[in-house]
Amino acid sequence: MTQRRLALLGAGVMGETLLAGLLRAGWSGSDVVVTDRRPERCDELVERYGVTATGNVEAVQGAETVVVVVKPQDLDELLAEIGPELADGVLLVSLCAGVTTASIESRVGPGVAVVRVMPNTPAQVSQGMAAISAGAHAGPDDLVRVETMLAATGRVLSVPEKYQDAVTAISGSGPAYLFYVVESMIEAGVQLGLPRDISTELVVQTMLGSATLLSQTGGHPTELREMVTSPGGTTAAAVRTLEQHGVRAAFMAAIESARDRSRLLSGS
Ligand SMILES: NC(=O)C1=CN([C@@H]2O[C@H](COP(=O)(O)OP(=O)(O)OC[C@H]3O[C@@H](n4cnc5c(N)ncnc54)[C@H](OP(=O)(O)O)[C@@H]3O)[C@@H](O)[C@H]2O)C=CC1
Ligand SMILES: O=C(O)[C@@H]1CCC=N1
Repeated sequence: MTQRRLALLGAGVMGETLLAGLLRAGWSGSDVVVTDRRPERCDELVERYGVTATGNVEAVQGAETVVVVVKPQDLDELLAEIGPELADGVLLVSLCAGVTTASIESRVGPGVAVVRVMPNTPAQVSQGMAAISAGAHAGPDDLVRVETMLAATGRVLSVPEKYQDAVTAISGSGPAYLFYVVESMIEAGVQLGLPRDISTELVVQTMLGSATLLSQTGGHPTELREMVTSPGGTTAAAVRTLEQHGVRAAFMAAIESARDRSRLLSGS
């Protein structure tokens, strides 16, 4: 039996994101075995990253760490397949939204340490935000292992598991909200007569610059917004219109919906 450091089960968007991050951080392709339901997807990753691809059962045999990155709805079937094969001492890391460590622990042996992670897609450019929580049988060493692994993809924060549904709604889904804002602003620029490429460049750089300003100065967003808002000026007119359309309330309601959906996924 081959001794492998890491088995990555489910190589879609997040699976590939993690894989690429690990390789950027110096992991060797020979340390990772990947699986996916579609053989052509496996072939793609073998060619792109020089990893090995196998079936799920073969992948977990001898792995020190097993990472599951399938949709929450596919996790039951996957755990039924690999659960009996997981040896005591294995670290099982789940990136699945909404699925609690207790629910995973009920389907694997007590010697398996489970850590729950909520990553996000900016991990593709090493700017990810991942929150991690230990299950009942995972200790500080397990958290450190997961933290070290994920450091390849950006920032990592350890949080009590009770926060994970809110984390999922904020940073897990968050990139989609910000891309939605970007899309809306680009369309608005086009509506005002700007060529699409110019509108896109203006919006993307404004997003990047604003995020960098927030992060580098540590300034409060309200203070940074007030710096832009001249009395009687253009920004004040725009913000008043956003308030009139209930955009702040819409964000709160949207993020509550995401949190509620995350709670429901544990039972799906
Ligand atoms: N995308 C994101 O931004 C984020 C995703 N997540 C979580 O990551 C997980 C994966 O999401 P994402 O990467 O977007 O989803 P994808 O659908 O892109 O990837 C999941 C992959 O797993 C494969 N798969 C399904 N069942 C099995 C199985 N039994 N054995 C092996 N492979 C299997 C799927 O194959 P097939 O295509 O045939 O279904 C697919 O290629 C989810 O649980 C999600 O909640 C967390 C944070 C952010
Ligand atoms: O939409 C989802 O369910 C996943 C989890 C967080 C981001 N994408």
